[in-house]
Amino acid sequence: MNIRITPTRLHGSVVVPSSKSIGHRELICAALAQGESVVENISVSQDIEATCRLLQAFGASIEEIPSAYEGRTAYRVKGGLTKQGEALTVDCGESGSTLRFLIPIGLYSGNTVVYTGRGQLVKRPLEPYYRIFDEHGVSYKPTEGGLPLTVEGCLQPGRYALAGDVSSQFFTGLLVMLPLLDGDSVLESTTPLESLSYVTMTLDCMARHGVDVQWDGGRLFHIPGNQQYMAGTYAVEGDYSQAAFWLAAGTLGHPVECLGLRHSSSQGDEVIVSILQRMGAVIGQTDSIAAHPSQLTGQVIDVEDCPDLVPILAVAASCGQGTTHIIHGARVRLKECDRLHAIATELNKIGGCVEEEPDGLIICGVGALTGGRVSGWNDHRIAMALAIASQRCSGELVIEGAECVRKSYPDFWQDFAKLGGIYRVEE
Ligand SMILES: O=C(O)C1=C[C@@H](OP(=O)(O)O)[C@@H](O)[C@H](O)C1
Ligand SMILES: C=C(OP(=O)(O)O)C(=O)O
Repeated sequence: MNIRITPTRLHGSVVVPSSKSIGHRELICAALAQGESVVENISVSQDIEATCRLLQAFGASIEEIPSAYEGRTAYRVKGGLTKQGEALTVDCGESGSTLRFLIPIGLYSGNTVVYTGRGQLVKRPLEPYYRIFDEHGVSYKPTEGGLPLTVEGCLQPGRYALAGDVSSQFFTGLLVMLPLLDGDSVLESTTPLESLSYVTMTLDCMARHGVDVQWDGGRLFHIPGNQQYMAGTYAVEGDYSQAAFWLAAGTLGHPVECLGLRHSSSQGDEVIVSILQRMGAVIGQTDSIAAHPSQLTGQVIDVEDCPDLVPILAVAASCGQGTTHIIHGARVRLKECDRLHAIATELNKIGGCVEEEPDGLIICGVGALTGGRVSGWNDHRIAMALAIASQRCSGELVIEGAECVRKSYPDFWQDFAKLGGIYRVEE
C-alpha cells in the first residue's frame, strides 16, 4: 500500500499508543507467574500479537477481556508453561523482541522449538545466543545462519557471558528466565552494555512481579535462583518512541500535544523531550507533553541508549538549521532494515543532505524538502518518520509500503489524519 500525502502542518492532540516494550515485558512476566494477571491498556500491534502467540504456544492462557481504556485491549493471563508432546513451531513475525526474549523461555519450558519469522528478522543477529548455547550444551540449528531456527535443550544455573553491543534483547531474555532456575546465576556483558535503558526497564518490570536481580549498574548481574513471578494487574503507560514522531511534528508545524505518557518513565526514549529541547524546541510538560513550532538547530546526539529515535531525529535535524551529528548508532543498522542507510537514502531523495558514517549520520539542516516518492523499507519507524517529514515538503510525498506501520502502530495513519494530515491510499 502506498500513501500519497498532501503536505500540511499537523496540529492537535493525540493519545499515543501504549509502550510496546513494556507491553512485551508485562505479558511475559504475567505468563511466567503462577495465577491470574491482567495486563491493561495494551495497544495491539503485530509485534505484541507475536509475543502473545509464543506465550500461548508455551502453555500460558491469554484471553482478551474488555479494557477500561478506549480503543485498547486488556489481556487476562493465566501463567504456567508446560512441556508439549512434540516440537513446537512458533511464528515471531518480524519482532526481534519476541524472538530474543522468548528463546530462553522456550528452553525453560522444556520444549524443542522451531522459531520462524519474516522480513529482516530472518537475518537479524542471534550469535550471542549461539555462543552461549555452545558453552552450555544447548543444541541449535539455524537455516543459513538465521530463521527457521530449532533450539533444544535446557539451561542450568551458572555463569553467562555475552557481548553487550549487538542487542540488549539478549540480556532481557536471559534476565527474565534465569531467576526461575534452581540455583544462582551471573550474567556478564563482555563489552559496555548498549541500549542499557531497555535492561533497566526489564529489571523494573521483574521487580513489579517480585523478582530480584542484584546489579550495581556495571557489567555484572547477580541473579538469585528459585524465584517466582507474582501475578498482578498493570496498565501499560504511553510509548515515548511513538510520541517522538508527534513531538517532532509539533516543532515543525503547529502545536501537537501527546496524551497518555508518564513522566520519569523507565523508557529510555523519554529522552526525546530533552533532545528536542536541546535542539531549540519549545515543549510544555503538564499532564500531557506538547511541542510547539520552533527553529531547531544542529546538535551532537548520542543514540547509544535510544536507537529507535534515529529516523525521526534525522527528519527533525533535516528540517532545522546547522549540522547534527548522530553518534554511537552502529546497532541501528541491525533493525527492521539498516536504518542509518534507509533514512539517509530517503531524505536525500527529497532534498535532504544526510551523510552516512559507519556508526552514525551527519545531517545538514536544509529547512525545507521537495517531496516525491520514497520507500518505507518495510520498516515502521522509517515510514512514520517520512510521514512527519512531509510537513516540510513543497510537493506531494508518496510513501511506498506504508502498511509496515502495523508492526508497532497500526492506527498511525488514522492518528495522522486526526491531526489534520491529508493523504490518499493507493493500492
Ligand atoms: O528491549 C526492547 O524492548 C528493545 C530494545 C532495543 O533493541 P536493541 O537492544 O537491539 O538496541 C530497541 O531498539 C527495540 O525496539 C526494543
Ligand atoms: C527494532 C524494533 O523492534 P524489535 O527489535 O522488537 O523488532 C523497533 O520497534 O523499532
